[in-house]
Amino acid sequence: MARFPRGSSAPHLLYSFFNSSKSTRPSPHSPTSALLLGNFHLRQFSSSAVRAKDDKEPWWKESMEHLRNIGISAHIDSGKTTLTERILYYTGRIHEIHEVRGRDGVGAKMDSMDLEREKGITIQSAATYCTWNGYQVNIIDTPGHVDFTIEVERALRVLDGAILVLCSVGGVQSQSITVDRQMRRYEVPRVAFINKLDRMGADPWKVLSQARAKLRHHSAAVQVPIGLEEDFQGLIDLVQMKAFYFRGSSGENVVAEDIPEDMAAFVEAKRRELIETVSDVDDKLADAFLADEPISASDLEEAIRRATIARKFIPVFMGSAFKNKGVQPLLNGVLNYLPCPIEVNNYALDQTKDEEKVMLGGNPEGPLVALAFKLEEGRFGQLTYLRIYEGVIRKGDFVVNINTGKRIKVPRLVRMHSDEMEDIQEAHAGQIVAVFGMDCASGDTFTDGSVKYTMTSMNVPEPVMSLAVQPVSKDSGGQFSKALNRFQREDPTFRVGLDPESGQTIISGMGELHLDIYVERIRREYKVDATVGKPRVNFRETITQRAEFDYLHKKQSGGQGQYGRVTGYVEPIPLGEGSKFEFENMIVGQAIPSNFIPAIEKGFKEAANSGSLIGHPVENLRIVLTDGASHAVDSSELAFKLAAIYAFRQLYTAAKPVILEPVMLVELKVPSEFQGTVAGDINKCVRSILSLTPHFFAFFLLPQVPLNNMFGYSTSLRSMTQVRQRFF
Ligand SMILES: Nc1nc2c(ncn2[C@@H]2O[C@H](COP(=O)(O)OP(=O)(O)OP(=O)(O)O)[C@@H](O)[C@H]2O)c(=O)[nH]1
Repeated sequence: MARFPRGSSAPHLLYSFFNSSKSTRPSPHSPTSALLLGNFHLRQFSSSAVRAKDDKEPWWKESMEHLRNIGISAHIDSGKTTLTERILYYTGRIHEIHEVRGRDGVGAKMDSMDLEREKGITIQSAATYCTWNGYQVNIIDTPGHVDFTIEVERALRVLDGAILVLCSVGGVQSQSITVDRQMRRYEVPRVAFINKLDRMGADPWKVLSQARAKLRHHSAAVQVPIGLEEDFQGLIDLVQMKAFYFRGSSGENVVAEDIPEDMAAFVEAKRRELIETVSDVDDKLADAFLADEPISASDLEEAIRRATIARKFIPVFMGSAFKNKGVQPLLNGVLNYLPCPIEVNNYALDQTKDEEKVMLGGNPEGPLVALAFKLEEGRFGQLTYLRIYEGVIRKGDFVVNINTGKRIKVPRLVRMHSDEMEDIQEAHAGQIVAVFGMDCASGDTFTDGSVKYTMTSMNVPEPVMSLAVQPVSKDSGGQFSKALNRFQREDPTFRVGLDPESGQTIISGMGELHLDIYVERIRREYKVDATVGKPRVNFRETITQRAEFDYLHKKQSGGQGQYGRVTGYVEPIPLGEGSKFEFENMIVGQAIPSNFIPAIEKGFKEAANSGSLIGHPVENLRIVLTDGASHAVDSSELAFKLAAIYAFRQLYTAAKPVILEPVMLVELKVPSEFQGTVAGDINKCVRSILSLTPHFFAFFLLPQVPLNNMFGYSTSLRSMTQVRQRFF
């Protein structure tokens, strides 16, 4: 589910408050040899050829070129974990394939948490690494549910490339849109993988055109499937112009054959489409194409690589992870088309030079710069995931947390393989590793102390839902607080607060599932049974127009009086422009002594914590202080703070406040016979229906529904459809 704006509804406008260059260096590789794996010709790039090109290239460049940091992201149930399981199997990281919700009850490697295995969903992103064809590939498998979207955010923040998995039946689904938006936000080059070609109704060409239309992808297929659904047999590679079949009990023998004759014309047309699409964004290929020159496999491959890394093109792969078809070519695609760490421009902010942007070149001989992007409480203390952008980190080294100024020793350094870890002595730029026992917060930057750089942090969406939670037994209060503290540290979208009226603990998060999972984890991992209140939507308030204020707070009731006058205006910050509260002091001269200004800002901030419409926080506003007055004796911080609070109350109505509420993009798949009932019912509580697509004996409905109307909806939908609906 994604969030979209909600339209107006007098008297208060209601809309969503959730707004929530890379280099195009030509491929360093020139294909110089072919490696036979099974019967499958993989392109192998000779490193000696790379070296021969330029003797002055640094020693570490080659190992960087043989490194890929990728994420696998998609809509719920598209097959991310199943795909990762195959990748780990073919690369020799695991020796047996276990299915998500498989009959053997073992579960996939990357879903290591008990709850994940029971529910068959990914809750936490998991990191692993493998080696393919001489390249090290670090992989992060992310959850599909919007409730765990922070896991996608932090993974994409630190990855160099991504696989966007799409279901060949479901096509571009609600969460595919969200994930794709996240990939854009972090400027992550990507390849698409249309999975589940074995399923009834699989239509990769429809999915491709949906991706072009709905995701505005400039994309083309680099493969053509041989057969579909039950008859799905293999894939034709449009670059190599070969047919590949996946033989053996787990598809491990990839056999290359000639293209079936009856598919030759179709394949030619699709290759031409691929060349034309890449030529649109790659001048070198366009020149050859327009001159009608023959285009070799390596020319085309290099052009695809350039265009993909420049984020101008998305190559589309296909297959069926579950039926073990198409995974090895996708892995080759990752090596061939996604960037290595030094092909991605990463920047840090130099804190000694007013946050000047500094480009990090990925040099392991440079000063250490590493970003802590994820925390986890492990058996041995806090486990911190780090992406190293420059320099080397060694076990036993002292590093400095630039955000806190603390100098910390690195007691233990590990590489993660889902929930297993391997101790290592050192890791260099480009790598993703984890450290134990280093106290920090998510988003902190570590250096060796010689530079004061910080990396920009990730986008953290605001929680949309809250509920009261209380331990059943008073004795378990300690464990309960421990659990809440831990989860809050690990997950920036999980917040804990107190209801000022009832004194109850309120937990807030990204949805019902998110909060349910934490309540369940409190029960399982901390043995605390908790009673849970009714979920509440986190509404917000905002203003819609500029308003002036001029408030004098004056009190003379014996003793020292209070005197403070504040003058200025407030204006809305457009939704989606990042900042939620801004305060600017534009006073010229000393109308208000500068030591009182922070108190004024504090007063406005405090007042904005609770809008007068429904008492929810007021966001997206800029307060500008232009003038004021003070008294030599009676002015104080308190007087100015109170003046700001009263000024806010005075201006609020004039600024035409409105209420904001979270709106979800919901995806429903309902059997056709219930179309009328369900569409009629949902119309009552939605703002709009984005699409209604028939699909065999069912139809897909994509309505935008205020979150507040969603509580209990799955139950009512279930009864309307006699338990035959799908609801994410
Ligand atoms: N028919 C078919 N089923 C598949 C394929 N890939 C995955 N599945 C099934 O789809 C379901 C979801 O697969 P997962 O791998 O858990 O999907 P996911 O995207 O990781 O799921 P979340 O992380 O929970 O969003 C499982 O039952 C898989 O067995 C495929 O290629 N074909």
